[in-house]
Amino acid sequence: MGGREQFHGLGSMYCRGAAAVILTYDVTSRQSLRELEERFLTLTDTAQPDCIFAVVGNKSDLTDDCVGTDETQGPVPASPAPRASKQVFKEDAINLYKQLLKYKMLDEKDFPVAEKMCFETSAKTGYNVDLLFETIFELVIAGIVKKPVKSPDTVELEQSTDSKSRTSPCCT
Ligand SMILES: Nc1nc2c(ncn2[C@@H]2O[C@H](COP(=O)(O)OP(=O)(O)OP(=O)(O)O)[C@@H](O)[C@H]2O)c(=O)[nH]1
Repeated sequence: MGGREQFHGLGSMYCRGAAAVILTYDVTSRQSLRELEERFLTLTDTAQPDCIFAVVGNKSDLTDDCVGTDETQGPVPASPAPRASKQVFKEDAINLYKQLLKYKMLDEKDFPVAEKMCFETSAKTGYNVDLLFETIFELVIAGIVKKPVKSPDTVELEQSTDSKSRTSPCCT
């Protein structure tokens, strides 16, 4: 989700009808996580009710502990970029994810566990980027497969009764 000042007004548009939302902060900036909490939770109001959420800490290549293994890509080399201290930890992201589900009044047990949906990535080195998108795609596709297919010929009886009652005052 875009964090820049000039895009603030467009926030709810990003999420309208979304099947998945990726909330991104910068692991070297506590403020970036705070902004997600303060401004972005409400923007998810326009997403689909069964929307999948991921909380992503980007720029992990800038921190001292970024050298590790990527589940899909193997060892990740250290970046030559200057080191920065890590200001946001995985537990902070997990708390934000839980807070988001609470805000949306969603039951944690109907959604993937927070640990699965919080990632640390580097757009620069590609660290965990594939894993993030593969995880989201799998969950979104599984959700689509689970949804009952509605035939276009189906007439919803409840809906037609409702629309009849709505039109009746003009037919007296
Ligand atoms: N080292 C590093 N730099 C990154 C990474 N992702 C983005 N950047 C750099 O961060 C700056 C901002 O990136 P943008 O893509 O404009 O993202 P933004 O949402 O505007 O991010 P911020 O300005 O950091 O709030 C650019 O200079 C990018 O090159 C990353 O994973 N690692």
